[in-house]
Amino acid sequence: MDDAKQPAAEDTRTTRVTAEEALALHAEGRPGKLEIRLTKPLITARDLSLAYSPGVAEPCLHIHRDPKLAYDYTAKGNFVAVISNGTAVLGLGNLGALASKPVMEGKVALFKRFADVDGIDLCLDTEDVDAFVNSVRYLGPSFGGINLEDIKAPECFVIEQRLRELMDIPVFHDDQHGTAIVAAAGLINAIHLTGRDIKATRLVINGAGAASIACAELVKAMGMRPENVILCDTKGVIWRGRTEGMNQWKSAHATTTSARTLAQALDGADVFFGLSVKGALTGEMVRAMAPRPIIFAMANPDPEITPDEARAARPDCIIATGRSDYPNQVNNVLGFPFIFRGALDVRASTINDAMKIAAAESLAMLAREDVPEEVAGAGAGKALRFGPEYIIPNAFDPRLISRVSPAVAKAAMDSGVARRPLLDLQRYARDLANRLDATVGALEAIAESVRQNPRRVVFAEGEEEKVIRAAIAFRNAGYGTPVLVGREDRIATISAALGIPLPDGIEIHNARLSDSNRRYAEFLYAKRQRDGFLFRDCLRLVNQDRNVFAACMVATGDADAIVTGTTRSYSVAMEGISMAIDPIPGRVVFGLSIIVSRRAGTVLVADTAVHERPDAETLAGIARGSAAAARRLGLEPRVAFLSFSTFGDPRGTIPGSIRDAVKLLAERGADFEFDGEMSADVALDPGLRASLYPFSRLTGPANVLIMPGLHAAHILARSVPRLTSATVIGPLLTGLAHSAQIVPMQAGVNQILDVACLAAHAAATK
Ligand SMILES: NC(=O)C1=CN([C@@H]2O[C@H](COP(=O)(O)OP(=O)(O)OC[C@H]3O[C@@H](n4cnc5c(N)ncnc54)[C@H](OP(=O)(O)O)[C@@H]3O)[C@@H](O)[C@H]2O)C=CC1
Ligand SMILES: CC(=O)C(=O)O
Ligand SMILES: [Mg+2]
Repeated sequence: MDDAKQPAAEDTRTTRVTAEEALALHAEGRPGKLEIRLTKPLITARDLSLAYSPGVAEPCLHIHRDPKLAYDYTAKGNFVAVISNGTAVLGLGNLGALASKPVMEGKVALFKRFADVDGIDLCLDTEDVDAFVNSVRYLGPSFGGINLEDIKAPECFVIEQRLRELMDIPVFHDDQHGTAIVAAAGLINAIHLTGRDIKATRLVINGAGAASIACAELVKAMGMRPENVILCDTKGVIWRGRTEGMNQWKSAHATTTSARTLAQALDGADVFFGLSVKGALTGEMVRAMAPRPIIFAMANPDPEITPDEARAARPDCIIATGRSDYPNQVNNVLGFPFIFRGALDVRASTINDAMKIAAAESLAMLAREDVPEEVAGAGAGKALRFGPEYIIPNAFDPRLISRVSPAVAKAAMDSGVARRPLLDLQRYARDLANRLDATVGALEAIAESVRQNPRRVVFAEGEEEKVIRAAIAFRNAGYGTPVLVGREDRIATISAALGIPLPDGIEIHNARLSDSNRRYAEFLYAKRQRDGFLFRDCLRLVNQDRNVFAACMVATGDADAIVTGTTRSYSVAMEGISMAIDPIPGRVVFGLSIIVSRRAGTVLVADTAVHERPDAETLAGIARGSAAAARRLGLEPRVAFLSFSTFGDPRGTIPGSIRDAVKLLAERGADFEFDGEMSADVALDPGLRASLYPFSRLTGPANVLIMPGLHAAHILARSVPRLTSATVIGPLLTGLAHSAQIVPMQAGVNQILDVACLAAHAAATK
């Protein structure tokens, strides 16, 4: 948060929030951050009879006979309790149970947002260990796991240990193990980057509470020598023989050293872990550390030292904090959601060391991979690439769930604590990715069919950074051979600057120097000689216009599909493609957008690209093409012709052509459901249709929406992703004799990749 006392010196935070904004967010609308949603309908008396009495008796009796069935008939298997007594709320100290509730609601929100784990916060108003343990130990039947949070040391150690012994579900103190796992992941990478050997690395940890003791234990388990790890607390260094302010957990990590203060301990140290309070580390202390010092200032909400202060003292340092507004966020949010996801999915009886180490290693390795663009965006304009400013994945990295949770699940299976082992971990990883993003689910089946039937796809704008990245991703995803149109040296320079070498299996074609140019020009001349084009015009077009060159490749069978659009306007790209690729005879060429939402599933919208005011014939053609596309995507089409009016009310001129289109289809016959004209709510809500228009021919919610004109279609497709959480893919060009796609100029790497995959799929299913 902005703080009036912050130094006026350079401030490199990537985002800023004020105290007022934070309070307003929490107070806005329904206060707090959580609500409970139903997963079953409770609308009719029948619903009530099924979900409640008498129906509910059945699962009760079944569970009574076989307790395992609780996982099948209740929310237990995906439900975690976040429990605190508020004795160590972040680094704010003992604020009590009630004041800890915003943090606990926050942890529940993170569970849901990042790993689709449902949870509830339980804030226990007691500091008594026995009372706490007794309050929690009987809650097992309701939950798949217990996440303890912000309970101060040393009580937290006793509470966790006793609950682990008493309960048969995972009990995990996040501040201990979540923090240690994430810090260990960051440390693995920082040690790697600074060329250190963990066995010779000297670590000083400020704080000797929940988080610190767990970090000390984990780094020692990973190979750090006990004599090289010094802990400090409010009384200074925890040295062997000290008696003041000690407990058995601190004693276990006491070292033989002459250092008595944090400053003395840090003299020549390689690594600092701060798990104490704001401002505990000074620039002077940092200056005394070894070359290329590693500083993890993890106190929340304010770190032991800010990155700006640390860098001012030691420009060669690697600095991380617990906050999201600086690079390198070492925070347990990267751990607990994914660790519980993996543990719940194999019904682990506990979360053991093997699972923790697997989580730390998978986090560390993920940071070394190329960063997806939506995550790079979270870097606020800074390129995220493995290095001192990026040692740990970003919390918004969508790959976390499909990397960390399977690693944890596997470790649980290998170490014998999984009560329901998973047979196919790769499939599990794919399912997890779907779980967070409905688009992934909709595209996965298509992607799999492309992997089975790979294609050659030409990326016409092969010198563009995002196109190169998409082409590499295309290749790595196993979709086939990407063909980049561009100059080899230029593409090599760009990929080197990106730090991602071009893998084998990517082809580059320079349109100016290609051996095929004459053949393409002859093809084009044969096609266009009666449209005013001389041979030399065709040769020049092939040489100079990458879209024409790429389209000729596809039209002559040298490639299967073309993807373009990032450097030229839609109409210019379309013009280039149309030089070489014709519509399928008798078919309408139009743009199809795919809306993917969790709530409504997949809905196709057309025409979002070509016809400004389609007449009845064109609308009928668009409907036919869209229905065919829906089937290729695995949907049984229910086509609605949309308008502002429904079945003649109110009347107007536009509904006339729509009604005519419906009539044309009815007269000529169609092998799919269609109806209209109707308004969007009537199309998407079968209940509304049943009550007001029982004669309608659609048997379910419409999944293909034929728009009355380009203006309405365009507005819908552009506003949906900005107003809702749904994703819009496309517009995809439909109706051409060869697969060709134009992405919007602002398309990112993932969008280009998705469209390339769809283009390959269209080529394979033509
Ligand atoms: N980034 C992350 O993911 C996480 C960060 N944290 C942060 O770590 C900190 C500690 O949390 P946690 O371990 O749960 O709390 P605990 O209450 O269990 O431990 C706090 C420890 O900090 C020590 N301490 C307090 N002030 C100082 C000081 N000025 N100098 C040295 N040591 C000091 C205390 O010393 P003594 O024993 O003498 O009282 C105690 O050992 C908090 O700031 C918290 O936000 C915690 C979990 C996760
Ligand atoms: C992040 C966290 O759990 C803490 O600071 O306590
Ligand atoms: Mg905490």
